[in-house]
Amino acid sequence: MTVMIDGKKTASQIQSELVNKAQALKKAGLTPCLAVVLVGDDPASQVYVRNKHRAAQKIGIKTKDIHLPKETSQAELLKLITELNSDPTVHAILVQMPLPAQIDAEAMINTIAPEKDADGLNPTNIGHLFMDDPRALACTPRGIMTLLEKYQIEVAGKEVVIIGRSNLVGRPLAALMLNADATVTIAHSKTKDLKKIARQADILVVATGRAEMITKDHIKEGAVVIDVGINRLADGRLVGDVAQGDLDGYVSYLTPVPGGVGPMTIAMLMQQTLELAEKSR
Ligand SMILES: NC(=O)C1=CN([C@@H]2O[C@H](COP(=O)(O)OP(=O)(O)OC[C@H]3O[C@@H](n4cnc5c(N)ncnc54)[C@H](OP(=O)(O)O)[C@@H]3O)[C@@H](O)[C@H]2O)C=CC1
Ligand SMILES: Nc1nc(=O)c2c([nH]1)NC[C@@H]1CN(c3ccc(C(=O)N[C@@H](CCC(=O)O)C(=O)O)cc3)C=[N+]21
Repeated sequence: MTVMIDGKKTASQIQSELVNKAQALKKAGLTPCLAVVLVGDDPASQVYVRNKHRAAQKIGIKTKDIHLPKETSQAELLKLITELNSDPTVHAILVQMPLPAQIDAEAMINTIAPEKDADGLNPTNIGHLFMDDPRALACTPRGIMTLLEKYQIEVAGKEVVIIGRSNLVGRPLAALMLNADATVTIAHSKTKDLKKIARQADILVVATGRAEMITKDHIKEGAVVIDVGINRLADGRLVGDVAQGDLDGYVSYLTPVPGGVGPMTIAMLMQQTLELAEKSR
C-alpha cells in the first residue's frame, strides 16, 4: 500500500499553530514582517508570491510587497536589499528566484543580512548548516524534513539519494539529511547510470525541474519518494519530476504534485519569519 503524503494538510496544521506565535509576538509589541521582492513578471513566480502573501495574512504576519520591473539593475536591487537590511520593521527578506539575467544571484544572496535571510541561502547560514549548527534554513528542504518527521519516516541510517544539486534545494537538503544521520548521495546531470544510483535509495528526493523524468525503473520497490518538481505542461496540467502514474502500490510513501512539498515550503517560510522576528530582539 502506498501512503500519499498530504503536504497541504500538514502545512495548514503548522500554519494554524503559527497564529498563536504571531499573536504572542504582537502582544509583546513586535509585528513580524516579511519582505518579498519580485523582479520581473514571471507568471509562475507571481503565483508563489501570491500564495505566500495569503498564508502570511492568515497567520498575522505583515508582508512588504516589492515588485520591481524586469530591467532593474543589480545595483538597484542591492541598494533595496541594503535598505531592507537596516529597516527595523522588516524581520525577513525573500528575493524570488529566478532573477533576470543582468542580476547575479550570488551577489544578491550575499547582500541579504544572514539574520534576515528568509530562505537560508546566505553563505553564512549555509556554512552553519554544514557544520550541523543550523540558523536560518532553506524552506523547501526544511519542509521535506518536517514531512518525514510528521509521517514518522526514519532517516537515520537510511540510504538517501537526492537528484538535483541546486543551492535552493539539493545542496541544503543533503546537509540536513547528513545532520539527520542518513547516508547521502547527490546525483545531477553529469551522473553516470542514474537508474542504478537512484535504485539504491530508501528515500529518493527528486528536484530536477524535468517533468516526469524519473520513472518506476529508477525506484526500488518500497522506497519513499519525495517529488519536489513543479512543472506546468502545455495542456495546463501540473506535474512533478516523477512519473507518478504507475507507482501506486509499488512505493511506500509518495508526495503528490500539487499538494506535497510546495505548500510545506510556504509553511516553513512563515515559521522562519516568526523565528527571525523573535530573534531580532
Ligand atoms: N515544491 C517547492 O516548494 C519547490 C519546487 N521547486 C521545483 O523543483 C525543481 C527543481 O528546482 P531547482 O532545484 O531550483 O532547479 P535547478 O534548475 O536550479 O536545478 C536542477 C538540478 O537538477 C539537475 N538535473 C537536471 N536535469 C537532470 C537530469 N536529466 N538528470 C539528473 N539531474 C538533472 C541539475 O543538474 P546540474 O547541476 O548538473 O545542472 C540541477 O542540479 C523545479 O521543478 C522547481 O520548480 C523548486 C523550489 C521549491
Ligand atoms: N528565493 C526563492 N525561494 C523559494 O523558496 C522559491 C523561489 N525563490 N523561487 C521559486 C521556487 C518555487 N517555490 C514554490 C513555493 C510554493 C509552491 C506551492 O505553493 N505549490 C503549491 C501550488 C502549486 C500551483 O498551484 O501552482 C503545491 O505544490 O501544491 C510551489 C513552489 C518556491 N521557490
